[in-house]
Amino acid sequence: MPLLSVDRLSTHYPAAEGTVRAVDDVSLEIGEGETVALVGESGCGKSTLGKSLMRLVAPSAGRVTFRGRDVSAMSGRELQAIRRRIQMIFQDPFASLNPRQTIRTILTAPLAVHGIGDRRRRDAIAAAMVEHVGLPADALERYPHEFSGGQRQRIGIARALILQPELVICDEPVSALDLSIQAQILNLLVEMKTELSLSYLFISHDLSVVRYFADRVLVMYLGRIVESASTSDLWVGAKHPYTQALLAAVPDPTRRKQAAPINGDLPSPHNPPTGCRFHTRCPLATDICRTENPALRQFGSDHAVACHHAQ
Ligand SMILES: Nc1ncnc2c1ncn2[C@@H]1O[C@H](COP(=O)(O)OP(=O)(O)OP(=O)(O)O)[C@@H](O)[C@H]1O
Repeated sequence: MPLLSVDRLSTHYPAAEGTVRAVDDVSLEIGEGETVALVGESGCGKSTLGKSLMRLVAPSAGRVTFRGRDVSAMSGRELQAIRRRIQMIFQDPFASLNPRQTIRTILTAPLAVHGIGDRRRRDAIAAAMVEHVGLPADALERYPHEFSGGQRQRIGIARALILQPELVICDEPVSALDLSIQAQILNLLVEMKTELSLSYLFISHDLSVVRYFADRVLVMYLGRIVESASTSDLWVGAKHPYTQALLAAVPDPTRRKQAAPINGDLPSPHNPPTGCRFHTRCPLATDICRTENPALRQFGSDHAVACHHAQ
């Protein structure tokens, strides 16, 4: 049984200009211990999909199951319990850290909310976690503004992991950081995954970031998954022209064939193109692409592509 499975999930936002189809008919699975990357341009619906999985935003249709239990049907205590087992790490931890709380309060609050331990026990868990994520021991008495960007992300990671979740949704966790710090934070996430037996959904607009540690990559375009493959397959044999264009933007001297980078802007999700949503920017587009939405087709056991012209 997969750890998480998503069946035909849609999340639409009502807006004055018409409905935003941020996530539209998406299905996916995450296996136990797996790191699945979700990549695509800004605005394609990655964050909305991540938040929909733990019902931080309400899906409009479809089903999410966690260890076989239907998250979509949960409420009250059951939903609270799931939010302990699925945690999220955000791009900008500073925005989600209360500036008036010490790191001790920030880290012990989730334990208190879930009724874990007494005060002494919670303090001990927080102290151990601070050490685990590589923060100085005196961090507990300090405030978020006293830390650098990389350290703040360590605090965000500590807060997400303190409840011992099983699945962690990392939403662009390194995008706001300097390149040198990015590698440190990615290494920390990889270490934590092994030590705490985590599974990750890793959201990123940058394929080069996910290349070295994602097992599988899902490529999202305007609310839909257009390609799904193991990372190594995707790197050498991407079949969707959108994925090929994303890859072309990543400098890589080992790749022989360079596809042309993508042209134009992402169309509005209020009024997505008919047929294949990528057809307005696609070098291969023909009549069928303008009228018929391509279904995901399997190529081999673990590679699926939604393109009329994929071979
Ligand atoms: N609360 C909301 N109300 C209305 N529209 C929204 C809301 N949140 C997101 N959107 C819209 O839904 C679409 C998908 O946004 P989302 O943030 O999920 O994409 P993303 O791929 O994560 O992009 P980014 O990396 O920029 O966050 C965008 O067009 C966005 O403007």
